Amino acid sequence: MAASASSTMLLSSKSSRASLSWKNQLASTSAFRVSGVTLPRRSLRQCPRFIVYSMDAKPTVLVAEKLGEAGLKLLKEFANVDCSYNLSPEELCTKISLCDALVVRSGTKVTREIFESSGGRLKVVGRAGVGIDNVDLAAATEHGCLVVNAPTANTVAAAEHGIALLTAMARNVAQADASVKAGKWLRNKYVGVSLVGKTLAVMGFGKVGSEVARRAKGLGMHVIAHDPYAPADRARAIGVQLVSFDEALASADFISLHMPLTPATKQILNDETFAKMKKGVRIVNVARGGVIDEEALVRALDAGIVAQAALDVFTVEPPPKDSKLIQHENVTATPHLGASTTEAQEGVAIEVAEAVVGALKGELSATAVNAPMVPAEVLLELKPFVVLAEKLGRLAVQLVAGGSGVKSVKVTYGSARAPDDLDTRLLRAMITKGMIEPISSVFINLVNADFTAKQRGLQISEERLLLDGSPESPVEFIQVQIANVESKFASAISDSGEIRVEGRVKDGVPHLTKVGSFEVDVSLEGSIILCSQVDQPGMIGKVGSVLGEENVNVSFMSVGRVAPRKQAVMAIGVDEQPSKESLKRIGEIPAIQEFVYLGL
Ligand SMILES: NC(=O)c1ccc[n+]([C@@H]2O[C@H](COP(=O)([O-])OP(=O)(O)OC[C@H]3O[C@@H](n4cnc5c(N)ncnc54)[C@H](O)[C@@H]3O)[C@@H](O)[C@H]2O)c1
Ligand SMILES: O=C(O)[C@H](O)COP(=O)(O)O
Repeated sequence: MAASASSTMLLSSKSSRASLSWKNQLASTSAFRVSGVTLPRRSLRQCPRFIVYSMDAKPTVLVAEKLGEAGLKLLKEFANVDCSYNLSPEELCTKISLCDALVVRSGTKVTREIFESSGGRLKVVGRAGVGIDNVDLAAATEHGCLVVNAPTANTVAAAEHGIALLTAMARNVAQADASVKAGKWLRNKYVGVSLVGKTLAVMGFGKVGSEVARRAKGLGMHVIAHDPYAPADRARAIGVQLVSFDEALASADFISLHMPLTPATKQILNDETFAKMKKGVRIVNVARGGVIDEEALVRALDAGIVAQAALDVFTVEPPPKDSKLIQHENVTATPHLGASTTEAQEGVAIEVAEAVVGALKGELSATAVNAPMVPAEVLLELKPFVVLAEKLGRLAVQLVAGGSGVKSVKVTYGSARAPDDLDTRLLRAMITKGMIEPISSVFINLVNADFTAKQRGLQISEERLLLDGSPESPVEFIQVQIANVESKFASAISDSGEIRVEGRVKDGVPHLTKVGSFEVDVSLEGSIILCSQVDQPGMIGKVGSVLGEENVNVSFMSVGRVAPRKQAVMAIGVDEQPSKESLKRIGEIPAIQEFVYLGL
């Protein structure tokens, strides 16, 4: 089994890469990079089909918004980088079919049309920042495209900007500055309010929210927070009390917004919720414009419910020039500058570039937004089982008689590991891949496996069988059962009526160890012929000689039987695909009751 020292897989090589087919690379190159590790050519046939770039053919990354130099440098070391800013949606759709990755900030809408236009080539979208509300995540997932972001590098910058807006608003800095520049000297007009002793409600106690809270405490404010998902002890640790949404609204002198824009937070500040606030409340928003109903905010400002607002983000960016909100004298506005410090932009660029390059190499990203993260060490251990899982899925689906739709699949993992010590998402994804890819044109990876299964009405249930013994190996066996279908090989139907195949990893190599109720043992390499017959002498020789006549190499043979001279299943591993004529001749051997040829 080809092993990688780093985390891996994710990207299927079945995608069409306009300039580079992975099979062509195989033919013309002697070494490859898979998951960041250089492998000799022969290793590849043992690798699951992940994205593979030959070392002399680079992927292409489109950088659609300005990115820090350090990030660009990292990208250029691995890929051809096309920096094209201010593309229209149409231009972006045209370019994207030639790109393996796209890097954006918040100014580019990565829509469903973009994924559709990519023709399957786009494998990674890198968001150089936190908010991914400008990326159609559902469409990305459906197209098997990984989305990664840079969730940490601009946290401090955003928090500092929040504090800058808070203090500037309280002391009318922006308005006073404009009036001085207009030749006025209005000392009485711009009397501010003090922060010390005032209550600040931080809405969204995540990375930015908690940094804002920490800084506001330093300014002598009483800080409370509302976040349905934040652990109370994290808040307590910095002296912040978590409260309900209504309590936060009712008791705050200042409200600072730090939640993501989601269907649940969209316009969470609206006429109804403004009415619950203290009269004269002041609001800061460095999160997303869409969390405020901006027309309702204008009404609340006019009514004096909200005394002032300081806004870095808007529902539409840039907002219309004649926006009543922007023009309001009690509003301070900045053009989405939260992340815009030199330091944050360099950090974000490096963070996203590393994630994009890692993803292009086939590594799982720690900042994946739409895929589970599998730690490198877990992945290394699971690798042979990943191959086994895909092959069992592939075998099981080929045993289904044409016309019987596969709907219900049960996977059983026999393991001596404690139940919470085995992450099966990767294995499930590979079984799905094995089952769906042979019968469709869809390519499956960890990003879209569950989605695709659901879309096709395929229900995959999983069961853990806790085995005695040493938990050295993560999995002892994997069993795949397909219920409520006919089989083209009746002996593959188990006593309980499902198609059943079971396999194990032996010396790093996946083996088929059970078909229906018959124990067999055949290495899952090349292809397999299954025959059923009444156990009798000479059967192996008869089938072997038909194959031998055609120079088809037999790699393994194994017979599983109920009892000597009773019903048996013979599993034959072959390196080459036998001709139809040979298969017909095998079927005509008098003792053979049924047989099936299964490609792997
Ligand atoms: N203005 C800027 O330039 C700028 C810069 C960085 C981040 N941001 C934005 O700030 C926001 C926060 O970023 P972050 O890095 O702190 O993200 P984060 O994921 O670390 O924190 C968000 C928090 O919001 C909480 N949350 C979710 N739904 C909520 C709800 N209904 N009510 C209250 N809390 C809820 C989450 O539990 C989480 O703790 C995001 O919208 C991000 O896009 C803006
Ligand atoms: O979500 C974020 O990271 C911020 O809003 C920053 O967005 P930007 O990258 O467009 O500045």
